[in-house]
Amino acid sequence: MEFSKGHGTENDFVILPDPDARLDLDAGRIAALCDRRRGLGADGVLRVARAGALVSAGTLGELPEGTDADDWFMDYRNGDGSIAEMCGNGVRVFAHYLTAHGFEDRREFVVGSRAGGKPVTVHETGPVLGEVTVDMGTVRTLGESAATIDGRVYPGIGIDVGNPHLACVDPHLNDTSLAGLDLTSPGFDPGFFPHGVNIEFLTPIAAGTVHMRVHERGVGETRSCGTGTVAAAAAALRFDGASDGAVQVRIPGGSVEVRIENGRAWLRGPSVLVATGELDDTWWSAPI
Ligand SMILES: N[C@@H](CCC[C@H](N)C(=O)O)C(=O)O
Repeated sequence: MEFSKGHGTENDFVILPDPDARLDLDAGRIAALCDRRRGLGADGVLRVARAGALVSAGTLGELPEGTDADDWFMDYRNGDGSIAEMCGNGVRVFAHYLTAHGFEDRREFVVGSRAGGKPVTVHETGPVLGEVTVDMGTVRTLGESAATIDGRVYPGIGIDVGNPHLACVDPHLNDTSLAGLDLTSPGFDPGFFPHGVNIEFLTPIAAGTVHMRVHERGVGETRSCGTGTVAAAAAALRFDGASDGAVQVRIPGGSVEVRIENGRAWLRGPSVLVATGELDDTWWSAPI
């Protein structure tokens, strides 16, 4: 069974080409595959399937808004095996993979996700390096909430980018003090976020740039989160009393550009394809 491995600003994924949606992606198998000791190791899995095939297989109840049956669908799974609606770094890596591996000839097309169809523009697509812009769609503010670390409260804004985020802008943080935070298990209000939440901690905007770290639902701390960078940019603009603008978001794994206009966001950044190989069928049928 073929796999590829790639990352977007070091948010890493195992990519499983499965156009006809034949694979059984149960949570235990995904968790084993993403385990950095038992399996290949990754923050998540991107299954490459036609949207229509996923509906026929019963994985999707219906085609999400803005997605046609023939569109390629990013069937995203978190490293713990849970399903998430959207993955911004994942869409960039997915679009790069499609064009670099001959699944897609066009440079502008729609990638299906559970949060709807996401139009992409592939600026560069080499065997290793890619550069992709994703139209992330609507950024919805959910209201004020807070995260806690070691009893300290970080006020933040709930933001829906297809998946849920709590973006905490702290004027006392700089890139050095941010690096010192313990993001092993930040607290949040489960009443506000009943399905869990991705939590971003960030500096205010200075010279058009914010520094951010993230704890992802279903994964733990990652070196980048694309939807999280969009939530962070929206929260940082709001902190400055603005709603539109372009923000460079620096994360431990690199840097991406987020543009927000009239409540809609675009995410531009790199993708790296690292390897292609074969998974052992015996291991995949019963991971040990
Ligand atoms: N890393 C992703 C987000 C993946 C999903 C997230 N962990 C969730 O459960 O919502 C990104 O780049 O956006």
